[in-house]
Amino acid sequence: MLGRLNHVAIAVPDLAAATAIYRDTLGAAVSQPQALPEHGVTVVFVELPNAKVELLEPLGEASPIAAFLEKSPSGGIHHICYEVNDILAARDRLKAAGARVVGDGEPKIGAHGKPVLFLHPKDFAGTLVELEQV
Ligand SMILES: CC[C@H](C(=O)O)C(=O)SCCNC(=O)CCNC(=O)[C@H](O)C(C)(C)COP(=O)(O)OP(=O)(O)OC[C@H]1O[C@@H](n2cnc3c(N)ncnc32)[C@H](O)[C@@H]1OP(=O)(O)O
Ligand SMILES: [Co+2]
Repeated sequence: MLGRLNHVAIAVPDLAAATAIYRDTLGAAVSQPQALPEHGVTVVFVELPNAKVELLEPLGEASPIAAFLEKSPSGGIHHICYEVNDILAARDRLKAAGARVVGDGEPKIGAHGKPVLFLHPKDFAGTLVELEQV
């Protein structure tokens, strides 16, 4: 069911500062910030040869990463995103196995313009998992 690793996401309190670390200290190629109000985050992608790092800063009053940053104020790894070919088939298979799909269970359009779903961290070894259809 799982395809390639698409991205590892890091929640940060200061997106500009985190972007500077990846761009200036680590010498990586970084995208422009992209505000995603429907997801409650602003994102910057760090481009690596084999995958991406997604830097996430809270956006708006009800950001889904706000509670995470309250517990880890200096930031930390927030989720991991795997590619799938058929997100509805993956969702139905996982739900049948007892896994919890976050929200209403319907895919949303993610930062790459493709359907995404999130799986509850308590069902995946303590790690929030994002699936992206490619
Ligand atoms: C889609 C755009 C973009 C893209 O890639 O295209 C993105 O990636 S947007 C990313 C931001 N969006 C989301 O994260 C949406 C999905 N997440 C959620 O809906 C919530 O964060 C959820 C349901 C995972 C947790 O929300 P909840 O309100 O239940 O949080 P609690 O603080 O009550 O936590 C409950 C329990 O889970 C643990 N937890 C929470 N978040 C994480 C995490 N990221 N990794 C590991 N564990 C996590 C938390 O510590 C609590 O555990 P407990 O033992 O009870 O203390
Ligand atoms: Co993501």
